[in-house]
Amino acid sequence: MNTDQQKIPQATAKRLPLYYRFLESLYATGKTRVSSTELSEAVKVDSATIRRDFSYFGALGKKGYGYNVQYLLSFFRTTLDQDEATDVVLLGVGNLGKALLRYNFSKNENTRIVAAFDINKDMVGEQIGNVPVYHTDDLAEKLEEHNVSVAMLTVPSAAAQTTGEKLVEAGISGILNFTPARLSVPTSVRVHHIDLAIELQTLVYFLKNYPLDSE
Ligand SMILES: NC(=O)c1ccc[n+]([C@@H]2O[C@H](COP(=O)([O-])OP(=O)(O)OC[C@H]3O[C@@H](n4cnc5c(N)ncnc54)[C@H](O)[C@@H]3O)[C@@H](O)[C@H]2O)c1
Repeated sequence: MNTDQQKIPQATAKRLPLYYRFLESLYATGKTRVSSTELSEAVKVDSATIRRDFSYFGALGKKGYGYNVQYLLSFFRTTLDQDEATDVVLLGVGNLGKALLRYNFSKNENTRIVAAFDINKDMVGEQIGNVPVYHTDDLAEKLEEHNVSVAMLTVPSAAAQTTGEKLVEAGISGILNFTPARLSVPTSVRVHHIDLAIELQTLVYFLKNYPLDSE
């Protein structure tokens, strides 16, 4: 992320990839402008929030015109460092790990998993979705080779903490944690937690308590 990013609130920054993905597909269809209402319907963020978010980027939509898609895309590319490919690694090549390796951000050319690690000797030496699987013993060496600072964690929850510590020791500064375990890491390391059960519960809660109008 570039330094301008620091002025953008975290909640806004979190929505950037969402906007980026939608605008990119819009651009691919040849659309040059988009209104906040259109965007709002597509990314499911209310249009007032979108307008406020975009004002941080210096993108002030014109009434009756909307936003210039190309301008927004080039802004997001720089802000999200989309012009610079981000290499990540994955630890734990089981059910979920394999699925992520096969997916490998196929719709996003700027993020890719370059190496995977497991302790299962049967997995080591395999290629899943073109990604080589190494033994975790080779973690530090391979991370240095690939110059990677972000890791995805898909090991069993019992192994999450020790694996997290190994990653920190090897110099990782960001962990996307898919395990239910809460990681205890130094404050200099950012951990984002993806908990599908919580996401699902939240959805059910919203459906119950904030039903959407059916027009
Ligand atoms: N499968 C899902 O749909 C799903 C969904 C959400 C979250 N999760 C979570 O993701 C994690 C993985 O789930 P899964 O279903 O893929 O499990 P899995 O048992 O299929 O795979 C775990 C893999 O991690 C490897 N492993 C074990 N200890 C390790 C270590 N110390 N270092 C490196 N690799 C190690 C195992 O050899 C195995 O290949 C779990 O914590 C689970 O709770 C799974």
